[in-house]
Amino acid sequence: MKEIRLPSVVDFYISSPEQPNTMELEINKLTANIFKSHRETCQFRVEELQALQWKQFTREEVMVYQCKSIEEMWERCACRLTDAIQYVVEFAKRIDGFMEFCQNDQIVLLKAGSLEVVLVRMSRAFNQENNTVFFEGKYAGTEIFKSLGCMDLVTSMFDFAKSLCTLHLSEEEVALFTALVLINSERQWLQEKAKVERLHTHVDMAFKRILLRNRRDGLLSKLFQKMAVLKLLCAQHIEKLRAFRQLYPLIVHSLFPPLYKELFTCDTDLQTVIE
Ligand SMILES: CC(C)CCC(=O)N[C@H](Cc1ccc(NC(=O)CCc2ccc(Cl)cc2)cc1)C(=O)N1CCC(C)CC1
Repeated sequence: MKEIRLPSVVDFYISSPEQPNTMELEINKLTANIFKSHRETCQFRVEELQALQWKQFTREEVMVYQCKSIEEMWERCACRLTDAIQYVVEFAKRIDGFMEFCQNDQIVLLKAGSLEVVLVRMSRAFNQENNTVFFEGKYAGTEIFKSLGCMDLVTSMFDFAKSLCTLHLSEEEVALFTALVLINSERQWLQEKAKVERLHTHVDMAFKRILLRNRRDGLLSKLFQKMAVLKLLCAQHIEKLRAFRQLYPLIVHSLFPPLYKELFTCDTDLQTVIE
């Protein structure tokens, strides 16, 4: 009686192109789906961002920004941040399997991961030659954000974007890495952890296969070292927003986009955004 051997993950890595097994086909499909979802929801193509990267704010424009009130700058940045998050929500919804998670888990994954994904994607809009980031149509240095009153956070965000730029991530690598960051089965309060874990494993296999193929092994460990900084930046965002809300409760209540309030404050739910 021939012993029946179930295809293991190892088989997946050693299977030859002639007879791809079902796991191989499933990973191929997921890889293509994640690339497509990223392309459709990345807000700006890299080519567009590169074409704009020498459009700098003039000294006068910088002065104008620096004279704006703290309330106005916060409101502008909150709008930009909500924009970026909305695209990340759309990215998640297009990943095969994400909409099959229960509502609670979709919200838990987005609350915990969407800002992390925004900060990874931000490196695509960062010009490491002169430390500027795309903001309201041109590239801005940290000095523009002075009136936010949180230059420590802004500086750490710029440093993080710069450190990601040195890895020269391709769009495919950004797509797979941000999918991996979002579909994280270690997030607290997940109800169907096993389901999230299964999709996470498949995205992990897809990413590892692409890295092997492009001889970029070693990148994943470098990226995971960056995860600690990512978590810190997100915690700082929540802490700065709370401090700002203490000072200007009406601004946050009236002017901040609803999505931002839902994602980073515990009082409302993300229900509206998923539908
Ligand atoms: C073009 C795309 C490919 C890239 C699109 C993109 O990443 N846009 C980001 C979104 C963004 C906006 C603001 C922040 N954080 C802060 O401003 C810190 C203080 C803070 C905290 C909380 C609230 Cl509510 C408000 C302000 C993070 C990210 C963007 O517009 N940026 C990058 C970061 C600088 C500081 C502002 C300009």
